[in-house]
Amino acid sequence: MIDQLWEWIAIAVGLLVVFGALVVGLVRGRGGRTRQGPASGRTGGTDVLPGVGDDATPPRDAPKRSVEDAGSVDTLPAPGQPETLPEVEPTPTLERPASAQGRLTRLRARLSRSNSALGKGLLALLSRGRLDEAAWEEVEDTLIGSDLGVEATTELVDRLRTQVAVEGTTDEATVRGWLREDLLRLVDPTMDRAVASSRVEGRPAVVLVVGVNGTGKTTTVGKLARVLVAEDKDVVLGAADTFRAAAADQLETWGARVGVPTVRSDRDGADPAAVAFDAVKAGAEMEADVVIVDTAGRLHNKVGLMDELGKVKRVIEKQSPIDEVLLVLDATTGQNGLRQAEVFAQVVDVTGIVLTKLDGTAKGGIVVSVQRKLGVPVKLVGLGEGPDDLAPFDPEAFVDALLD
Ligand SMILES: Nc1nc2c(ncn2[C@@H]2O[C@H](COP(=O)(O)OP(=O)(O)OP(=O)(O)O)[C@@H](O)[C@H]2O)c(=O)[nH]1
Repeated sequence: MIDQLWEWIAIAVGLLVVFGALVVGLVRGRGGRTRQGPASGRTGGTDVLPGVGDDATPPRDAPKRSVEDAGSVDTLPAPGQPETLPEVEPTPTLERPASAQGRLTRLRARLSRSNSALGKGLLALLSRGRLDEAAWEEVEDTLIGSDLGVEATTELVDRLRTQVAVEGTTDEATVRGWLREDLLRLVDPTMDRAVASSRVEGRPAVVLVVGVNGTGKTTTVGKLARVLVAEDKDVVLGAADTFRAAAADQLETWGARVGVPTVRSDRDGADPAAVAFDAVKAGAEMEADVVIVDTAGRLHNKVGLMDELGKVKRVIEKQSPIDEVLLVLDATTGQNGLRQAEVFAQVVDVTGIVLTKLDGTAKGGIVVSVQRKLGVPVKLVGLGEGPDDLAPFDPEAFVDALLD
């Protein structure tokens, strides 16, 4: 009898051990290929969206697995690699980003500090009294020096010459008024500068951010997330810059500060198109307002990298239309920046320009030349390295800053 009891106890213990092992196995098996960064209380987190990327169907034209693909997001961990991913500590307190409203006005001093040479120089020249040929040439040189471009400069100077001749005055206030009006016409206040950030037909808006290395793409994506969080949008970030080792960490940190989740791969050199695909998929599942996808910097004259960008675009489009392609340009690069813009526009349909580092250059005229070259508006401007130093572009505040 006692023997039988012991037998039953042994069987019960055995069953418990087997059951326990099964449960542990199941939990471990949930480790995703693409991992989602710290989630916000706003958009819900991994609890709301368990195992983002687990069941992500790889895009149909995703590369077949090969040795080169060993780091791609749809590849299982190599033997010896930990299956589970390190836990990311949730950020205890979320930052409250500064309101996007009127940011350019608030940051105006930064813009005018570096660009005052343009406004002040022009006003000094035009109010000088007798305006001879040499004076007009100086006006032209000042404008061209600000990267306004020859065509826009000629237009502006022709108008001003006519106004001065007709009115016969060089009174400073009058001349300032003309200059303001003419510059504003060139900047074109009628262009639609809204960034796609609201759900479209029951899905999140998708924003792709592109540009050459070091222009400020990752920083811009982080700052843009803050602008949108300040507007109460639910944002998801996609770290498809898998080329630069620290880029995904950098982006995840930006997002975590304001409670925005980041979809990323843990392996450098993973397939950026697959990460972008997973990010858009996660955004849809989380019912986010907008998914912003950061991409690796690429030289515009490197054909292979530009092809890769075309692939990122095509793979995203298998899942969702892309509503916005923001091209990030460094305002200090002048004509070279314009050449980059042209090449990018051939590969992806650029819908808006972000001009960064306008705080460090007297070349504010680039706003006009890049808009003319591409026929798309400058939508955002970077005016410093601080987290809230990205402003929606406001033509009036911009021109006023130039003439400060
Ligand atoms: N002064 C100033 N610096 C900026 C601005 N925007 C970005 N930066 C700085 O530019 C540098 C490059 O920024 P990143 O965001 O890393 O550039 P990236 O384009 O993502 O770089 P890659 O990933 O290498 O292509 C950083 O030091 C930023 O702080 C701006 O508006 N003003």
